[in-house]
Amino acid sequence: MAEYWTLDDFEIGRLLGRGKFGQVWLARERKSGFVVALKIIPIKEIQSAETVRQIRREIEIHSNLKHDNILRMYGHFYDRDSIYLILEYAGKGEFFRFLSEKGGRFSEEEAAAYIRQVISALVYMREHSVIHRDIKPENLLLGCDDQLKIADFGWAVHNADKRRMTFCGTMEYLAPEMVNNEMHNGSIDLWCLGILTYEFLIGKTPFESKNRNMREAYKKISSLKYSIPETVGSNASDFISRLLVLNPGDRMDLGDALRHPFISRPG
Ligand SMILES: CS(=O)(=O)NCc1cccc(-c2cn3c(Cl)cnc3c(Nc3ccc(N4CCOCC4)cc3)n2)c1
Repeated sequence: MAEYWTLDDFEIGRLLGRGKFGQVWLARERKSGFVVALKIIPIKEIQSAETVRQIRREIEIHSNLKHDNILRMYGHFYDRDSIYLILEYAGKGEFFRFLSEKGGRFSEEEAAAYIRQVISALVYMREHSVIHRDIKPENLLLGCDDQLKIADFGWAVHNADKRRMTFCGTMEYLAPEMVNNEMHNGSIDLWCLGILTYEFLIGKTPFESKNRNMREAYKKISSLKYSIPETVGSNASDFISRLLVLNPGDRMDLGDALRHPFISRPG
């Protein structure tokens, strides 16, 4: 591996898409022919020091994670115009597009298979004391062999101790401890796992609010006001209800989630 990469080391292909910062391009490393996704973040797009800190933290955390269900970050470099993140190319693109092509929800078998992959990634992240805090379909990609890949560690932090952070994550995925701006820890990803499972099975989030009204969403989350349709199997609804628990300490932990009948005996 070259010590320092430059843009000349890569042949740039088609635009894959644009993120909240910059664009993602298909690229090939010239010497090895290795295909990657190159996320190019123009420096001029980075206004605040907070954004710089967030990108620095994303690089520091994401570069050290090596797991099949976590999109690899092979390296990064920058020049006077942009920051470049050298990422694993996910052959089937954005997960939420795949979800919408399926009519917005999966069968219980399929949902369980994908949630099992998310749990496997979360177990690995917990072993590296990393919390993602923004697990949602928009931050998932799909590999060419249908492997789910958690991407976008822009909101990830080290679960050093209890954390108090400003608003982060996505409204419908916000955990109660975040809504009440309390301290939070790794259990926040358990809450998001519950929301994700609900969305995979039902095709919408449990605390959806009309016209994205924050106050309404906060009220629903804090009072745990949601319902699971009768059409959802008992194992699946039991799984969700053990994760969507107000008190972080009372949520089903990852070990129990892997052993839960919904995951271990899908359908
Ligand atoms: C927040 S964000 O930046 O992540 N969202 C913007 C966005 C929007 C769209 C794509 C992609 C994207 C990102 N990728 C990364 Cl990172 C690695 N591989 C891909 C990656 N791979 C990819 C693979 C295949 C396809 N095709 C498949 C054939 O049909 C057309 C789309 C698209 C993207 N795509 C990203």
